[in-house]
Amino acid sequence: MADLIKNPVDGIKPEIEDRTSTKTEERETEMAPPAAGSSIHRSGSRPQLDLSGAAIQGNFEERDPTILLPNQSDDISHLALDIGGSLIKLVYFSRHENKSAEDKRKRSMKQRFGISNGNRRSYPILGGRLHFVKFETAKINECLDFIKSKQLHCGGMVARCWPTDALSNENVVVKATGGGAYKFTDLFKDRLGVSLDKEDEMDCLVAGANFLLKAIRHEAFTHMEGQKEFVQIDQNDLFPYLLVNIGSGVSMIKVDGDGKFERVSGTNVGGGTYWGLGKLLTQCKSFDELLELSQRGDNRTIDMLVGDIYGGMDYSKIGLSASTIASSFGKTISENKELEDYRPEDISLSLLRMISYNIGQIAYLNALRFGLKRIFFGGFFIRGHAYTMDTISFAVQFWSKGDAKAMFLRHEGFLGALGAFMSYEKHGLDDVMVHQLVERFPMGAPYVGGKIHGPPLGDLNEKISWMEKFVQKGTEIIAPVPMIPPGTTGLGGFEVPLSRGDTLRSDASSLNVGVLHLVPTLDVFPLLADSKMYEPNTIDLSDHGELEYWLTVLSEHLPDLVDKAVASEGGTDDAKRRGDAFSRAFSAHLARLMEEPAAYGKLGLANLLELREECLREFQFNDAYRSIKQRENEASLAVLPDLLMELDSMSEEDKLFTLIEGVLAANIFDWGSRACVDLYHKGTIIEIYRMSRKKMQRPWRVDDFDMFKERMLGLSGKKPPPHKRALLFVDNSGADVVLGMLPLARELLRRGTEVVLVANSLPALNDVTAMELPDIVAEAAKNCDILRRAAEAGGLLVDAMINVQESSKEELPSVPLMVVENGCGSPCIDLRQVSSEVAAAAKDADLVILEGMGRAIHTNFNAKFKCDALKLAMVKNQRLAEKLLKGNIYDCVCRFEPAS
Ligand SMILES: Nc1ncnc2c1ncn2[C@@H]1O[C@H](COP(=O)(O)OP(=O)(O)O)[C@@H](O)[C@H]1O
Ligand SMILES: CC(C)(COP(=O)(O)O)[C@@H](O)C(=O)NCCC(=O)O
Ligand SMILES: [Mn+2]
Repeated sequence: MADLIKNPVDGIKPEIEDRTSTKTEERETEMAPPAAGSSIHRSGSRPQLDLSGAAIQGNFEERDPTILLPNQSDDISHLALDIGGSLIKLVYFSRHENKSAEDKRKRSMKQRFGISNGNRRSYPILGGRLHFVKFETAKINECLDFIKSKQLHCGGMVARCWPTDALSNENVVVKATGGGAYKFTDLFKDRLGVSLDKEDEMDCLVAGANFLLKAIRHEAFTHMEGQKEFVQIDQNDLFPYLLVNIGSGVSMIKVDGDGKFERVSGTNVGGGTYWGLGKLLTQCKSFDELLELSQRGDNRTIDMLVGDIYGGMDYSKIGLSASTIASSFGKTISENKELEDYRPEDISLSLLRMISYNIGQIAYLNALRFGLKRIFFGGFFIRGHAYTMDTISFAVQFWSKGDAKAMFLRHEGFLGALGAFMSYEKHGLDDVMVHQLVERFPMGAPYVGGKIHGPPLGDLNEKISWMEKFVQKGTEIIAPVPMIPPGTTGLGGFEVPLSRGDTLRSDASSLNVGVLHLVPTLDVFPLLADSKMYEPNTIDLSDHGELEYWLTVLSEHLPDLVDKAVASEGGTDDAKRRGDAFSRAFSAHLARLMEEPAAYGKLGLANLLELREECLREFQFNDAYRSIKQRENEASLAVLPDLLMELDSMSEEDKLFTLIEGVLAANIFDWGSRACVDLYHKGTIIEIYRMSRKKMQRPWRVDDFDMFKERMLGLSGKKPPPHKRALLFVDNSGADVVLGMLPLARELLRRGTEVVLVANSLPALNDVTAMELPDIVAEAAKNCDILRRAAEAGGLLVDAMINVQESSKEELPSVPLMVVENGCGSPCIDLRQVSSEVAAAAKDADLVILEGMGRAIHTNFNAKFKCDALKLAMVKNQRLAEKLLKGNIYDCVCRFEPAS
């Protein structure tokens, strides 16, 4: 017998869209709402979709198969507009690619746990996204062309099913708000044949703002002295607030609830004023050009300061410093100068400051009128511009003496358009929950924010050349304007922006919005002790040192990852090109974050690691570690029977200890850790596994084993009842799952505990996926009755999967072993967004085991559960070991926390 735990054996050697501005620009971000469904009835304004008899045409495995809707007779409109004085905002729907094929495992789990598609709804969800695009109102023809080219006026879904020319738009009604909905009614009818159904602008602004503030985590943020801080709004404590929408003009709305509001004030000095006056005074050709000028400006040459009046002195009696602006543009009256004698840069800054400050001040006065403490600012005047936000915040802070707070919205300018979209009777967004939205930052994010548009980047080739082109452009992009620490602001003064950064970031990328995918099947993990207080990330990346360290780790890991990714696709020239483009794209993300840490909103390490996986998928590297995983699985499965035999010869106590030690030791197989990857060159899988076991020494860095043992085996012979059901969040393929977690699962099963193996929905590094696990279990079950019977009971072994000798008919029924997917494709897990399968399986669970550094340390190290929880991981990073545990690399964590 090969003694795995103590003696070496040879194994297998491991091998290691904005369409505004002068050029046609398009800013597009996406948010995914559920599609309409079969039981939807016609609403007055919008034709509905009849899904009865819907069938996929052609191949089910195709990436974006055409759906035939035989009973659908009406055109559907998935488009809403907000046509303002300056800009047209457009929100439209597109169907999600349905990537996850339903396999046998999934169907059996759904049946077992009684999960239906889109658990909260009575109609099926096709999935989709909301796209956000804007155009200059003056260039409305471009907007009409865009709508036409995308067939948005006929309904995206229908356009895929019938030839375009067979469509008639006569009955199509599109929701529209803003003055242009009235002004351009005829134009839309003439050019597109659609009728605009007008919705009230204020209704729409409020509906959009309420939706964003309730449904999107970290939608709002403060911006003070160059520092951005995301604010978590408590959904139950949102109202009342003041909404200030700064478009061409400004509206101030007191919002008391959904649909409950009053427009309490406004000002005609708004975005149109800045742009209009600025254009006249500086000859600028675009809004961005004007804003860019301001970044190099010095308003002291234009504005009359207190010091100018008081001979350089403060007017301290009323709290004004010498640098306080006494009168915007006031200096120009006393000088014998013409417009040409002033720098356009200075004029732009002075104007921007004047208008922003004024709006901030009026907003505060209105907040004061109604006793409101929170003011949310939206509208495209803000344009994610640091100086604008700082000035508004300063005014609110200064005049309220810190009592009121100015907050900004990441989707600032789309409130109205989103509200118009929501005015369709069945828009599908009404009961969207925070946990169903997943924000992703695609490859275009470092340069243009959301999804890239312009010419459609349908195929990968175009993506790659886009990447090549923009890497060059990306190097020209500079940081947002940092502020000089304001020494005099306490007295009402305001400094000029530091003259760094002459170029504005592209409109979209400065707005910090990614692509919002709606995944209706996501749920909050029900066993979290307090989901509101739960924070998945252990390390705080708002600490700049931490962010820099982890960005560097990811950057250094990149060449090796690209090698593996390219190899996983056969090392062809095409794979190399994709690998190169992936590397550029991911490096661009890292550079962007290094330069502006809050660029993508509030990010934790888990998000960074997921970003990497998503970026790989964008370049069609669907499983970079595929062959490594396969090889390690095979090597480990070959020695599993020996390990099980060894374990079975032990006493209960020794066995439990050996099992836990085995999980920790086998967690060394982590292709995401630099140190570990270096190790793999030094021996075979089994040699490394053995070496890892041999080095294990108790006490582990965190060592609650005795407590766990007591719960499992009891004290002084009194045997406690077994857990009813255990959820085992598994980590890596190969030894980790085969020699670590499976034997532990087997022991739990043997003791009468149902076991649910929870694995990734999509590949991430060498993590095992839920699709792969049933085959691994089947293979392991060939030599193990306990596993086989449990897997059979759990519906895991389906016909062809297993080929065992006929077993005896009088076997006792077994508790089931099941596999569910966790709903994510990352090495970490955010337990606020797990699959409905795990959420359903958790209902009867009284033990949660989280395994691996990603799931038990980077995330969830501090998570508290309603049931018993065991966190098992080896720390494979020196700095993390030192900082978090005051220990060393390869130290282990065995944390047991009884139900709280
Ligand atoms: N690319 C742009 N072109 C024109 N104005 C812009 C642009 N980006 C930002 N703005 C600013 O945004 C304002 C319009 O904001 P928006 O919220 O769209 O209001 P409206 O509905 O009145 O058009 C403009 O007056 C201008 O100050
Ligand atoms: C990505 C990982 C969390 C995966 O670890 P696992 O969950 O597989 O134990 C880990 O490999 C990691 O943190 N890597 C980066 C650190 C480093 O290379 O040192
Ligand atoms: Mn892993």
